[in-house]
This record gives sequence, structure tokens and C-alpha cells, in this order.
Amino acid sequence: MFEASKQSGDGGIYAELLQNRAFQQVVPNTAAALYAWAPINSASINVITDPIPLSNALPNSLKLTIPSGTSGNVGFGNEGYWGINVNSSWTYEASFYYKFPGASSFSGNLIIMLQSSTGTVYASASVHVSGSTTTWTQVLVSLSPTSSPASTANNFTVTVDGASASGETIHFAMFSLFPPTFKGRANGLRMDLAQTLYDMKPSFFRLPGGNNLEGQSFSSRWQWNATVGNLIDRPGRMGDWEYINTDGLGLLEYMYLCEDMEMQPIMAVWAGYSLDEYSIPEDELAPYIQQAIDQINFVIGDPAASEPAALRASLGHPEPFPLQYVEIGNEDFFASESYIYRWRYFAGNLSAVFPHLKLIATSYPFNPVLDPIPKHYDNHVYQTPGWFAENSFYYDSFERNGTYYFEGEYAAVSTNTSDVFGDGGLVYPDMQGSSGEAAFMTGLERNSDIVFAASYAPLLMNVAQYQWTPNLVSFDASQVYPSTSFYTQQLFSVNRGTEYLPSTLPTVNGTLYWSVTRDKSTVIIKIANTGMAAEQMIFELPSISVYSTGTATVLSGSATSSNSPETPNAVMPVTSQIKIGESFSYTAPAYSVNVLRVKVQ
Ligand SMILES: O=S(=O)(O)O[C@H]1C[C@H](O)[C@@H](O)[C@@H]1CO
Repeated sequence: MFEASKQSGDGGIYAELLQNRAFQQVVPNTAAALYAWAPINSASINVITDPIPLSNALPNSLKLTIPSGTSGNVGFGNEGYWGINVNSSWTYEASFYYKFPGASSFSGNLIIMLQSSTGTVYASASVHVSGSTTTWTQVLVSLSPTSSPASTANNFTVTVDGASASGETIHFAMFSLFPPTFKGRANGLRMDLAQTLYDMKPSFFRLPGGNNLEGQSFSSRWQWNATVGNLIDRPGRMGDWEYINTDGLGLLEYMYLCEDMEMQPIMAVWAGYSLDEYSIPEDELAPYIQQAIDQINFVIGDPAASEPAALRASLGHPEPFPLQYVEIGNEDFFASESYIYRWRYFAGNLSAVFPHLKLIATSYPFNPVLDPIPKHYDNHVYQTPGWFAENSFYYDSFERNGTYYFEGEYAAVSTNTSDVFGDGGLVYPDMQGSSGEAAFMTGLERNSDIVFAASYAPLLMNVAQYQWTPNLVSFDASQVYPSTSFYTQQLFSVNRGTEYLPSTLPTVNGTLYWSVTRDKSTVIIKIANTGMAAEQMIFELPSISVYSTGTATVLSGSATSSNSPETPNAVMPVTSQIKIGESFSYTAPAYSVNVLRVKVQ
């Protein structure tokens, strides 16, 4: 499950290294508009509404004024997203637009650098500019650092020799600094974060949210068409998590993310509700239904038959993306009254236009009664570790009536049973929480005839700037911190099996849970011990001839053991050989997630 929150997109998996790169959605002539930027030496900088902006989507530019009588290097720098990772094995691509607001006789070099906050220069490039350039002109340079400082306290800077540029004014717009990206995709993903997720072998990617789909208001809702095409045509928006989204990670980039990580999208459409509790009136839904149809056609339409699909083709992807699931809104149990008509119109129209799509409802299952009756619901739960253990049998009692369930957001977030969102929330997952989640997940496996997908949420968190915790994977400007819940998700994902094998059922409300699956010649036994004591188990595999050795991969630690920037590898999976037979015993450590792989004939 992904959404741009906690700088998980901008400043996270989206590889752009410069923060506030295009002064989107800021108020000109304010200090706040300059966030992440700072002047160097006697230069003065200001964000202005440009009299001739770079594009309609980017009305603001950076005005550099070099006072008369200046000497030495003057200009400005960007601090990145709480740091810039300078790596000498990478070549960085830097770009920006500039123009002189009025012709001048200036002729000189702009120096573009990567340097430490204390002035150590790691990479430098220069470009000659002339004061006769009064229309927007793009600069593109490559930067190759000569060393790899351990510290990420580095800046991207643009400077000019103050003496020769004395009294000059230059406008700048749309900066960008990219390192190499995951699978080399242009405008792509941060390699280490994308690789970490790829190594979990996820099957699907839910986008674009979550709250961030809905908008804190109607005007700031997520709109697919504002997130595609040339970067200078993307206005950005105030996201739902208290910061401006560049929308550089837009709908097409999300689709490429799915393609590059071999996942299929579960894509949401805005369904007429924003988080200020405003619902579009029933008789005014048509334009938003059309916008949803266009969004879907951008992803799967025929370029010869649909404008949005033709746009996709023109951007380099004529063939459709593999989309099966479309979610109508997000958490509409907050607005189930209006969802009754919103669902009817969205589901009615979308299923008429795209009869093969599986539409997911986001209200509580069958409450309220919806028409058409949803075949798919998205359930969310944030609870205590104990809740997850006690609800391992949550889906066992669900009617098998042709309805399928997506456990779209779940996580153990707190041990505060009276208010999981109150005091005592987890900042990082820990083994008490992760083993509880594993117990719940054995139940999802046992009920995989009706649970078609499940995803921990939220996915990513920049440790320098976050709102919601815990998250599956944390990171800073140069490191990735997979959590105990990440390893739990990964253990279940890469040891999935293709067939559920019935076994003795765990004790409801107990502390020990397991599920058994099979993948051709391997029987896979997943065990969650949510208690404080190790538990010995006896497995009997009747009517299967079993080889004598197998492996056990164990993730275990104390209840509060947790991976964090301070203790990044406190809890890691350990794999060892174990003795196996038609009947064998295995001891699951306290607070552990265990995967046994048993070779069979
Ligand atoms: O405040 S919440 O509604 O609990 O927010 C949750 C639910 C929402 O879908 C998602 O964006 C967020 C955290 O993952």
C-alpha cells in the first residue's frame, strides 16, 4: 500500500534529490517559499511570480540578485531532503532553467557543485551563460563526485563569480538532481529503497492512497491528469500529509514502478469525498466519473479509441498496463451515507465501460447495503499486537457468498488497548507487534479462498520527517532500515506456496499460530509465537514421504526488540538446517516468526 506521506514519495522512493525543486504551490515573496534553499555569501534570493513563467503549471521562479561590488562565489544551494547522498560510483544528472529578466552584457560561467555543508567540493561542472539570454533556457550537466563522504550533510549549489556578475539579476526555475535510478528508469526510483521492496517479491501495489487520494478539501484532491506528462506541466499539490507533493511520481511513474517490480496495480479513483467531510452531491457526480473513466483509460485504454490512452502512447507506453482492480475511494466508512449513491454511480458507470474490472468498495462489508452489491471489499485495521493474535480467525466465520476481501491496510501500532492512536504508539515495529501480525497472517492464508490480497500499511517513512508511525521500511538520505514487520512480510511473501494444506487448527485466543502450504515438492509451515515463552511443537506429516532435512528461518527477539536507525539490524532472519521426518518436533522461540521448509517427494 503506497501513498505520498511521511516523505515516502518526494524525499523517498522518488529519486529526485532536490527538495522544493520548482517552488510549486508556495506563496511568492515569503521566506517559507524558499524552504530547502539558502543564499551563498552576499547573494540574495527570492521566490517570485515570474512575469513570464516557465509554464502555466509552474508560475514561480527563483530570482537571484547579485549586489554591486560583490567578490567571491555567490549564488544559492539546496539541502536536499534532509541531506544528499554523495556517491562517487554514481553519475548525477543536474538540470535547471534560467533566463536574464532583462538583456545584459554579462558573459560568464555558472558553477554547479555538490559540496559538503562545510564547503568541501565533491563534484563541479560549469556552464557558460550570457546576459543576452532573456528566454527560458535549460541547462543539463552531469556531476561525478570524486569521493563518497559518509555524511549526507551536503548541498547542491549554483554559484557565479561575484565580481564579474556584480549587479546582475538572473531567474531560475525547475531544478532537478537525479542519481542513477532503479533499473535505469528516467524520472525513476531511488535504487536502494526500490530494491528493498523488490526483494519482498510483492504481488501488487495499491496507489495513490489512502488519505492522499481524497484531499483535505475538494480542491486539493489527487487528480491523475495533473500528475502525467512533462514535469514542467505538473503543478503539484498540497498533499494530505502536511507537505507539498511535486507529483513527479505520478500515475505513469506508478505504473512503471509496478512494471519494474513485477507487481500489478490496485488503483484507486477519487470517489467524490474529501477529508473535510464534503461529498459531491448526487446530481453533480458526472465530471468526476468521467475523470475516473479517463484515469482508467490512461492505464488500460486503446490509444486509437481514447484520448487518455493516446496520451499514454505518446509518453512511450502504447500497450495497456495489467490492471484488474480499481478501488472506489478510500475508507468510505467515514462517509457511508453518501457512499450509497457515490458507489452506485461510480460502480454502475465504471462496470458498464470496463466490465472486466474488479471494483473494490471501501465501506464496511455490507454496511450500508450497496447497489450494485460489491464483490470486493477493502478492510483496514490498526490495532494492538494482542488484537492481531486474538483475531487470527477473523475471516474463518465470513460467509462464502462470492465476496472477496482485500486486507488493504493493517499493522500493530500500539500496546495501548484503550486508544491505539493515543499515547504508547510504536515509532518502529517491534517483535511483539510483528509476531502478532504473523499470527493474523496465518489466518489470511487459511482463508485465502476469500482473502485475495493483503498489505501492511503504511509502507515507507523518512526518519527526518514523518507523521504516522510505525511504517514497514524507514530510511534517511543514504540508509534503508527494514523493520521486523518488513522481514515478517518478506518471509510470508517469498514462502507463499500455491496450495493451502489443512492442518490441526491453532487454539483461538492462544499464543501460537501456524499455517501450512505447499509449493510442489516443498511443504511450508509458517509459525507465529506471540507469547513470552518458547513453545515446542510436534508436526506429523502423514501420507507424505519426507526427506530428512529441512530449513527453518527464524525472526525472533524480545517483545520490544526493533530495527531502527539506532539499531538497524537488531532483529534479522536466521536460517538453519533442522531435522525433519514423518513426525518431528520444533521449538518456536518467544515472540518469533518462523518458516519451516520441508522437502517432500
Ligand atoms: O488517519 S487514518 O484514516 O487512520 O489514516 C490511515 C488510513 C488511510 O487510508 C491511510 O492513508 C492512513 C495511514 O495508512
